[in-house]
Amino acid sequence: MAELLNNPNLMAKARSELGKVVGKEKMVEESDISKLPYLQAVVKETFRLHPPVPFLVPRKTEMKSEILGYAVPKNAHVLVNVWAIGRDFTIWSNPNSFVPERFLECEIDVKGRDFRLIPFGAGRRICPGLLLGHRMVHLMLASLLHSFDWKLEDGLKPEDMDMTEKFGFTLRKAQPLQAVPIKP
Ligand code: HEM
Repeated sequence: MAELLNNPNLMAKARSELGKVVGKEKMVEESDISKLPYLQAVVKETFRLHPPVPFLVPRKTEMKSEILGYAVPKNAHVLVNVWAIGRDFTIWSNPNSFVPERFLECEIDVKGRDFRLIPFGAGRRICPGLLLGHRMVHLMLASLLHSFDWKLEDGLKPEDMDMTEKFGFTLRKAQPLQAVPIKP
């Protein structure tokens, strides 16, 4: 929501897709999500720039090993910096900009198959709530966008928004978003 309020033209694109696919007569349903490629691209782009669990869950190695020439000792505490992977300029063009279009016509998904985008982790310890979380994020965002138009609190311009992040086990906005719904 913060990125869309920060980029009103992208908010308009996502709302226009919802208007065309779902229409005005009914609420968004789970079965609509597969028909909303732009909404899906917005969610992927959000997971890339703002992964909710930025270092995944800390792990400890059981044996010493070598990965890509780096020695990893036994009992090492391992963190995977997915936040940095999402902003790596050798992987992504214009990495610090919010551009959902990069995921249209693109095979990269978030299900642990492509290490460029692993907001739910990967492998044996991948998030067991992936399917539920993934579905709910789409459904919640789609419902908010479909039911209301949104604006910033009085007088605040998109370019003046504070988009700073606060790191912890989970990643949050340092300043909570204040968004005002407008009934269309
Ligand atoms: C957008 C929503 C969610 C995100 C981004 C997310 C992300 C993650 C990540 C990154 C991990 C660590 C994976 C790794 O280290 O490789 C994880 C683990 C886990 N998640 Fe989620 N999660 C989400 C929703 C959920 C939900 C809805 C549930 C439960 C209903 C859940 C339950 C768990 C559990 C139990 C683990 C620990 C798995 C283990 O260590 O074996 N998550 N999640």
